[in-house]
Amino acid sequence: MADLALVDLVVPVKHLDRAKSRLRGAVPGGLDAHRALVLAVVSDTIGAALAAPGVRRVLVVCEDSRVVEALAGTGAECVDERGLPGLNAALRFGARRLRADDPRVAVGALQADLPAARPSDIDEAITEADGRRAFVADRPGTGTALLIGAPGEPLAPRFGQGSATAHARDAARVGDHLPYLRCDVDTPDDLTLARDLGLGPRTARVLEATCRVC
Ligand SMILES: Nc1nc2c(ncn2[C@@H]2O[C@H](COP(=O)(O)OP(=O)(O)OP(=O)(O)O)[C@@H](O)[C@H]2O)c(=O)[nH]1
Ligand SMILES: C=C(OP(=O)(O)O)C(=O)O
Repeated sequence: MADLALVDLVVPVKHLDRAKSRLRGAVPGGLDAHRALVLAVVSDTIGAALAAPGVRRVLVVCEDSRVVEALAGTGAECVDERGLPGLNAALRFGARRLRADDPRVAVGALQADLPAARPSDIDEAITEADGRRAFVADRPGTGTALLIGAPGEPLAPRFGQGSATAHARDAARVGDHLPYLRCDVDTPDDLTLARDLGLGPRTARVLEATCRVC
């Protein structure tokens, strides 16, 4: 029997030179400062996932060695996406790896841009899913912060514009009451909202150091 309270998560992270382009300018200092911000957001998101008792493994799919270096020793595993075409292909690749190790596992996908996410929110979403295929919508309700597959089933990710509607076709919507988990940061305004909720420590440090949105 699969443990309904345990999920292995895939976390996709784009190459830092291209990631979060809509967030550019949120901190002053050009591309170096932008990369530092994105890396902090990624690290806080993954830190929350690693600290959630309901998360057994965190597999990061990423082609950027700076991300791999930053996560060394945290407990997150990293795998190169090997030029796969886009987000859903990277997620399917990671999910297949996890299911190859344990075919009965529930595999989930957590976006890497959730710097206010808390371990307890991730656990609450897993508990509410209760072994069903389920998703947590992002703050606007159009995108997806977290997708959880049913135990033993393929992840079947449909991330991209309007992914909440796409996931709602065959997954239960859970976690509407979890604002920290739902707070993805696509734009500088999103980052201000996340800061008002309470950021993870690395993102908070980057903002304190630059203070553009303080
Ligand atoms: N590994 C991998 N991750 C991706 C890819 N595209 C997006 N992601 C990640 O998927 C998550 C959600 O993507 P978006 O919110 O659209 O982020 P983004 O593409 O970096 O942002 P924009 O450039 O502003 O569109 C983020 O964690 C991204 O890093 C991809 O091709 N490969
Ligand atoms: C890819 C997604 O993220 P965003 O909408 O933040 O680009 C998504 O929510 O499916």
